Amino acid sequence: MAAIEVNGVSKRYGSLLALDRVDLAVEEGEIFGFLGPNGAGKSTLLNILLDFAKPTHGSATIFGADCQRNPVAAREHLGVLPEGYAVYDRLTGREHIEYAIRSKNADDDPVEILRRVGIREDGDRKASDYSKGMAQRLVLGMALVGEPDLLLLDEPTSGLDPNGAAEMRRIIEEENERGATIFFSSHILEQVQAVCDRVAILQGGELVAVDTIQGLRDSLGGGTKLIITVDELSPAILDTLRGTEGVETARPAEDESTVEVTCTNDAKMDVLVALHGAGVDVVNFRTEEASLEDMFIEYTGGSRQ
Ligand SMILES: Nc1ncnc2c1ncn2[C@@H]1O[C@H](COP(=O)(O)OP(=O)(O)OP(=O)(O)O)[C@@H](O)[C@H]1O
Repeated sequence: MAAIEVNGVSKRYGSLLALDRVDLAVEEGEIFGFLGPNGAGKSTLLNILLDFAKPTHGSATIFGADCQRNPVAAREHLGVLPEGYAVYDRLTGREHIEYAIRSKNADDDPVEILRRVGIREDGDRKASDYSKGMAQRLVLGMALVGEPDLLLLDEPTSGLDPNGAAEMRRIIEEENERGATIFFSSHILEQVQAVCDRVAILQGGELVAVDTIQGLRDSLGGGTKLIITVDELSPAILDTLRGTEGVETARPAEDESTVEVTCTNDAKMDVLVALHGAGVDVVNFRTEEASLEDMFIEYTGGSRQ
């Protein structure tokens, strides 16, 4: 049975179509990344799965339970780190975890959960005194209680320091190893690339890609990235590159005279020939596999994350 099944879901807010006939199946045991530029509709879909919002058309299920008609059954499978989480000012971190254990009828050890999310030493402090990252770790700890079948995480690393982000990745992998399915939205594409089995890219409410990272690369004709340093980079050279067959994107790197070109595997030589034809001296060049970030830019037409 699919962990998440979304069937023809549209969501309209007045004249704005936030989701447009989205179909998506996340299989049990997957680590699935849900990506898209700001305003693409990611939180809207997560809110529908949590029954915080109703679809205008279509339906969604979690392990077969309809998210709108049977939200209690759908929620039984879930651990959630929502976007706008809040902590109770008067409770300590430990009391939050104990509350989650009671309400899920679970038997976890609260200290062990606090340890896993890296706030064991702060467990007896009031959550109102926590930093943003500590509060986020606490809410993640509450999501882990009761070994949920599916973790829904909205931007799980957004408030975390680099150590916290690495710990988050470890927790996602540990949870997946014990059998949990993980569905998370993120703008930190390096982490998504490192941990996800498959990703979906949403843009303007429509799904534009659903695949493994290698599958995305293959659909882009091999997805190669050329990093080329020239004697002098100008807008005209970028235009020449963008007009070369097989080139998908050409954008200046941080260093002023370097350009990063994503293209199909067999267009590499054509790129160098086009530069030569335009009278450009190539000082240096190397190739890399296109990263998820490169492909994201390509699929979303250069939209900001
Ligand atoms: N309650 C609402 N009422 C009206 N419009 C809304 C509401 N919630 C979301 N929207 C609109 O729906 C669109 C999708 O928003 P959503 O929050 O789902 O995007 P997102 O992909 O999660 O973006 P981000 O990456 O910035 O968090 C946006 O245009 C947003 O303004």
